[in-house]
Amino acid sequence: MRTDLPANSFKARLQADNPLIGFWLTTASPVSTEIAAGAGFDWLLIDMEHSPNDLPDVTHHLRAAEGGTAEPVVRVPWNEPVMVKRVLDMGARTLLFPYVQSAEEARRAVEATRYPPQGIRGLSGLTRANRYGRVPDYFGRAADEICVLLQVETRRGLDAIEEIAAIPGVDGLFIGPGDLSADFGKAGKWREPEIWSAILDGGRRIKAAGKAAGFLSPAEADCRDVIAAGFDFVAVGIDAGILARQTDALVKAYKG
Ligand SMILES: O=C(O)C(=O)C[C@H](O)[C@@H](O)CO
Repeated sequence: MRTDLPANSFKARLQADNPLIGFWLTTASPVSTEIAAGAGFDWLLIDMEHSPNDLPDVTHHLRAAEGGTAEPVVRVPWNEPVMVKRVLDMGARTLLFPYVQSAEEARRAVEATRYPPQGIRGLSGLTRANRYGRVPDYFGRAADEICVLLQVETRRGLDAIEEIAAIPGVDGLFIGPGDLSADFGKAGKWREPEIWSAILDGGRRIKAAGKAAGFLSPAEADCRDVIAAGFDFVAVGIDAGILARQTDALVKAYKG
């Protein structure tokens, strides 16, 4: 019988010297998750915001990632406490919240992950998270292993980095380049000088505020640049993108 509550080594290593290298999963396939889990990544992003994953799917992904090297990071569809509670009950410990723009929104995200009196997470003693009641004192220990990551992906969010980072319980801020570029009126063009310098400046300010800075890009040059700038957790590829580009290339190779 398993009664342990494994330490969240991703959270423990978030601000270590070496960046944590991640992989973004959007194909909603537990097979892809299982394959990526064996590759050696530090974290895997399981996406509920833009991918066809609902709660049962997330449970399959979490099971598929077990035994691998990577912490599953679940991006919830929105900063909304009911889904957060349900995802945590299924055993996710590291959550990424999209579109956070203010300290108040950051506070609400953290509160959704904490039991009263620190927060509003509803209590069930029989969930996958507490091994169906087998983890001693789960309610007292859960917060130690829960990691809260917030996406800042608008100019308003970037302006509020210091206030957002100051909220207790926030572990890291992730800059979403796609939405940020859209907010600048240049969707998808985050290497434009004005946007790219806002991203690098955002990372510097996140770290100066004592929190971990995260990023995602399918482009190696982007990832290498943010790693050189000191970002702490960087997703360096997306399963759907790899499948699409590689199948395009195969067809081109054989059919011209
Ligand atoms: O704004 C971004 O960039 C992100 O939030 C990441 C995207 O949502 C991701 O799905 C890659 O397209």
